[in-house]
Amino acid sequence: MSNSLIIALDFANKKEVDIFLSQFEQEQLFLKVGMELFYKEGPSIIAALKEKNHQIFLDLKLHDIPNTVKSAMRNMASLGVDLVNVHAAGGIPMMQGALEGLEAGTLSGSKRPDCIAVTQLTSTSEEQMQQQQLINVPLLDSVLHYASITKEAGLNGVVCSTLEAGAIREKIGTDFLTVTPGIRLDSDNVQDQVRVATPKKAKENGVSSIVVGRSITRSANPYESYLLFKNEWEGVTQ
Ligand SMILES: O=C(O)c1cc(=O)[nH]c(=O)n1[C@@H]1O[C@H](COP(=O)(O)O)[C@@H](O)[C@H]1O
Repeated sequence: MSNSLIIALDFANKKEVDIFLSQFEQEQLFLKVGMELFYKEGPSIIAALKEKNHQIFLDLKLHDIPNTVKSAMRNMASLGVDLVNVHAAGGIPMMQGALEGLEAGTLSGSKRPDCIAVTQLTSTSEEQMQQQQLINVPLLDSVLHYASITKEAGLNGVVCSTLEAGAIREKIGTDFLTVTPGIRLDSDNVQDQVRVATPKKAKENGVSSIVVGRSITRSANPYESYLLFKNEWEGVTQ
């Protein structure tokens, strides 16, 4: 799942998703379904998107005891999604439980969904991390540490910001996924994100895939905005 531009479908319901996707015609997309949409529509939204041959990142950021995460992941794998995630702060046994659940739930003949772990949310600043999580090291060290335990647990990669992706590739290796939200064009409003970067910067830093939400979904012309991001990510100048 490298080199993808993943669109975050942070919409209230399926009706809004249908209106949004109607602008994309036949294009096959990599779509992220997060808590807002999944908690409203449930598994049927996944089935509807899969029917249109889109790839799906089911972003529920699990963080619970190992047994609960394992059982939840078994059910998530049975939906046939391509990518899921957990919080690395849940620890190695929890992440191993996630993988066991995914393996148990993957339909025969299908590929197990890739599993990645959130290191530090892209809305977190170094100051906030130190004061509110009492992690008294630079933010990069915390992200690198979470990436190391994620690798040790056997997961496919991490969610981080573009700013840490290069250091992760250097430390963990190039076959370890770095998926980066907090992507904005220079002219965009950063909103609640803190560690942001452009698609061009993400490409330069060796990011595997970028996640873009509101800059596309809330744009006056979503398809045009999608092309702007896609072209910058793919290195095409207009
Ligand atoms: O796991 C995620 O997808 C995620 C992790 C993270 O650290 N930061 C982050 O923004 N996200 C998600 O990425 C998307 C970013 O959306 P925008 O800020 O609108 O581009 C949202 O759906 C977030 O839930």
